[in-house]
Amino acid sequence: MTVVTLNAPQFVDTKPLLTARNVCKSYGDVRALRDVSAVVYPGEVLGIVGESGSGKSTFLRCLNLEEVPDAGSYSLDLPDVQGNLFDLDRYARRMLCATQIGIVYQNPHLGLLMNHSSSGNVAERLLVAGERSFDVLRDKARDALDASEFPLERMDAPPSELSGGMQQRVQLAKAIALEPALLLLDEPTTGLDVSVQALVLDTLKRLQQERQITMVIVSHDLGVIQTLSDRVMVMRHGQVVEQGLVDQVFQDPQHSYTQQLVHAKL
Ligand SMILES: Nc1ncnc2c1ncn2[C@@H]1O[C@H](COP(=O)(O)OP(=O)(O)OP(=O)(O)O)[C@@H](O)[C@H]1O
Repeated sequence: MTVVTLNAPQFVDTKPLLTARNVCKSYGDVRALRDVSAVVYPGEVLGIVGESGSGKSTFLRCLNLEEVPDAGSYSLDLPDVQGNLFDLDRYARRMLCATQIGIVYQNPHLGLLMNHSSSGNVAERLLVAGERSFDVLRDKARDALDASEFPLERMDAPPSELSGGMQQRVQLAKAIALEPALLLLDEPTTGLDVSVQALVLDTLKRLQQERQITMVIVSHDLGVIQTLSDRVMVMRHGQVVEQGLVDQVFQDPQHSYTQQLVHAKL
């Protein structure tokens, strides 16, 4: 199959932070990922779009080391991080995820303990990474919640008592608390009211610009991808069918499937 690649990445002078090669994953007869490859440069935002079932979330779960693929390699260009990350043992995966990879899920139940305080949810991430001082835990949790534009007067409330937008902000605070090298976002605004969605997107964009966080964002919403991403990868049936600079792909899609997606949105 021919993959349409419209443009070389903007960040060609730098080494990629993330390199994934030929990632394959099947669930029984379902081939969720077929030789999916991606590179993401430091400070870059890669968007992944595609219809339901195209493999977007499976790929993100592989990048978060919570899913073990059947084949493929994955590396992060970070000090003291070597080799194929898919080969790491459970402990090494857990430590790498705790310190270098943050994730925000569409479903807050996957990312949060819904009946623990919001600040406790953020602190838990810091605890896993070895922080033990209560004052430091609380201060860092507060800072991360503040950076995520969470209303601090609610920081002791459990996520179960918060709105959907606030829950996503708690997930975001937890994800960025340790200033990870890579932030993964799986449909972070899907299901929120349009006005709340816009506010959460504003926060993500501001954080990305201020901190130059390298991100991979999955969404079926082309508007979300266009707002946040530098480059986009279009997936269908577990394969990448087109990739390139986001404006170029959306303004001049080359693959018939991307054309359908773009025209469906217009
Ligand atoms: N744990 C699992 N067990 C069995 N099949 C799975 C599992 N996870 C994903 N799949 C299947 O793999 C394929 C890809 O699913 P995936 O969730 O990655 O797609 P997606 O593009 O993220 O879809 P959506 O936008 O609906 O979330 C689908 O056919 C799905 O049913």
